[in-house]
Amino acid sequence: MTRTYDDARHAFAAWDVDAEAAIERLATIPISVHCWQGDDVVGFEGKSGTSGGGIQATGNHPGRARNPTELRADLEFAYRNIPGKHRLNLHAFYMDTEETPDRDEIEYRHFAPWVDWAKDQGLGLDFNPTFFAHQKADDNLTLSHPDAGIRDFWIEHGRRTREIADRMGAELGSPCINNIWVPDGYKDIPVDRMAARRRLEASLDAMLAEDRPHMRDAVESKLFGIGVEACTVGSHEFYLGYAIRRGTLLCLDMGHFHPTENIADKLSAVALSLDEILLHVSRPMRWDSDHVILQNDDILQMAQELVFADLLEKTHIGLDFFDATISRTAAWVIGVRNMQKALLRALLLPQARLKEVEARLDGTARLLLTEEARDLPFAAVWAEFCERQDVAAGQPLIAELERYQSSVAGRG
Ligand SMILES: C[C@H](O)[C@H](O)[C@@H](O)C(=O)CO
Ligand SMILES: [Mn+2]
Repeated sequence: MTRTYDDARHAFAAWDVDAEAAIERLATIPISVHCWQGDDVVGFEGKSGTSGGGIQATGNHPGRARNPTELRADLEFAYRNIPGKHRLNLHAFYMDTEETPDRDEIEYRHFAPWVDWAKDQGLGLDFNPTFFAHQKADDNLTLSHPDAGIRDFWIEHGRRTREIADRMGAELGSPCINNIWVPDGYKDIPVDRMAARRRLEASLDAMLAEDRPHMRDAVESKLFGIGVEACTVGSHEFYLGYAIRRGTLLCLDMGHFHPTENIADKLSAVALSLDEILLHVSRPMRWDSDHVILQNDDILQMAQELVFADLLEKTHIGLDFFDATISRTAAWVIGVRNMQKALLRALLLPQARLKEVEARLDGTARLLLTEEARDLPFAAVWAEFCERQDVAAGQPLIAELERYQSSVAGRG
């Protein structure tokens, strides 16, 4: 224990905050790291339709991972620089195989190398069906498509991802979250929203029919996307209702709401009706731009809600951003560490005192405590956490990130 940390520990203790307990708790919180930051959401199928589902990575920074081997090397580097034990969130179009199965033909064996690697690295795995970048998604309609043949194709894809996710969960001894996001929507104002939503509901029901004990289903809503400005079939209200009716997780992506909505505020509201929640922590700038997350107010408030509302046990924290204008490995490391820093800041707040003054409606004390607590020596506690987890911080971290980026910059 360094002298600086010891001083910090005492400074927090004077506020009735146990810095040791905060460090210990943080070490138990896994973050699901999204594979798609590593290759700009391109995937490894070697074929695709024109549809990006309205999601787009912009930029051409050198070093994009072009195959599973490069992506795993980049991830290993990133995990070495992120304190704690975490998870990998894999999309179905990141298969690792010489075969070329279509989306409705994928099987566990096409992903087995990822599971072997995850075992080796001590990581949990999460999974996602991929309902975009395919010619059968070029109408921006998949599970709600009016053509039953196209719906059946995507139902089969989703059904197979659940089977694969279940096997992943069983192999790794940790339930695999299989998150469903479909791009379905309309560019201009539709006249039969109800029919589209009924089709989406029926397709989801068909897809989720089998009992899969080692995985959990999550459904992710969205306000709008590029190309589907007028109506998104899987809106927030649609999926909130669906998740409650069918007992799935609800995925809240911070980029999928109106920019003035406070996503942190939604957590306690939906938690009253749901057993579990999935978060896609992101940073929308004017739209769902998926910038790398900062320690900004949105993220700090989200972390504070998770801690203060006692939601950490029922919330799975996943990240969802992709920036192709900067080092992709640095993006992962910075983003995950910022999520962890936000959680640590929340764990280091004088929670009991804050709740007590709010209960007696003392807004002045609440503001005063909140603002004064910002000046407590957080950095020393974070540095101690990194030291105990044997990962670099500060200047050595910056040097490591730069060194690795230089080593991958020559990729074609
Ligand atoms: C690649 C992801 O599945 C995707 O980002 C989805 O989660 C989303 O947020 C789409 O806007
Ligand atoms: Mn998302």
